[in-house]
Amino acid sequence: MANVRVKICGITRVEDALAAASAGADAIGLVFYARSPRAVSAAQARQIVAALPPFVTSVGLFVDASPCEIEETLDAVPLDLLQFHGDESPAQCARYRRPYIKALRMREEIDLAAVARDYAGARGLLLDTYVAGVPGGTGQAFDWTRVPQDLSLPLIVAGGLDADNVATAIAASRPFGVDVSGGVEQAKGIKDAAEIARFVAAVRGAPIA
Ligand SMILES: O=C(O)c1ccccc1N[C@@H]1O[C@H](COP(=O)(O)O)[C@@H](O)[C@H]1O
Repeated sequence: MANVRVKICGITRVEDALAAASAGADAIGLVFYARSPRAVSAAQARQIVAALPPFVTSVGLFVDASPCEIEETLDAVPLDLLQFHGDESPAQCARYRRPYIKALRMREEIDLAAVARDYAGARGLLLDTYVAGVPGGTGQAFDWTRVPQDLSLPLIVAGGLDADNVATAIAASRPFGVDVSGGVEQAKGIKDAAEIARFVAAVRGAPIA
């Protein structure tokens, strides 16, 4: 199995993006959702993306944003990948003709095989914890043994990960990638470089079955 990919989400400062890149993260996430404490403006995001070294993917996260809002952001910020973290339909995700991943919240009754068929145009599915009324970034984990091993799309595990539990999460779920936000922060939207480094090291050192 290849290295588990790492995304550090909720970056609001250039220095945190550089800390993620130096630690060996594969991607950084920029939250374009005004209600998040990690929300960035297009100008802020543009500055962060411009500072990234090559081979670090910039991911723009949207939660049920309007097409107009998304188009405006895409015009202003050279994002590599879109992350739809709300109730966007497959058609809504596809309309921007950009590579995208679809985030799903792990409700008890979710049928991931059916969802993977519906979102066949996605580059992957991001699995996050279900907390009623909160779209994501909750800091809470779900039961990682629920992650299926037989889906055609790459799966990214998120929700409540940190340097101390990510190896266990990987061993239990064998994902394509992991995504973290709150677990590497000193305050909401302010990352901790040492925690980012510890997180990436824990992923890279995690035993993979
Ligand atoms: O980070 C946010 O504020 C956020 C807001 C709305 C939707 C998604 C959000 N973040 C995503 O949630 C996961 C899990 O976050 P955490 O590690 O539990 O804090 C994060 O990786 C983002 O992709």
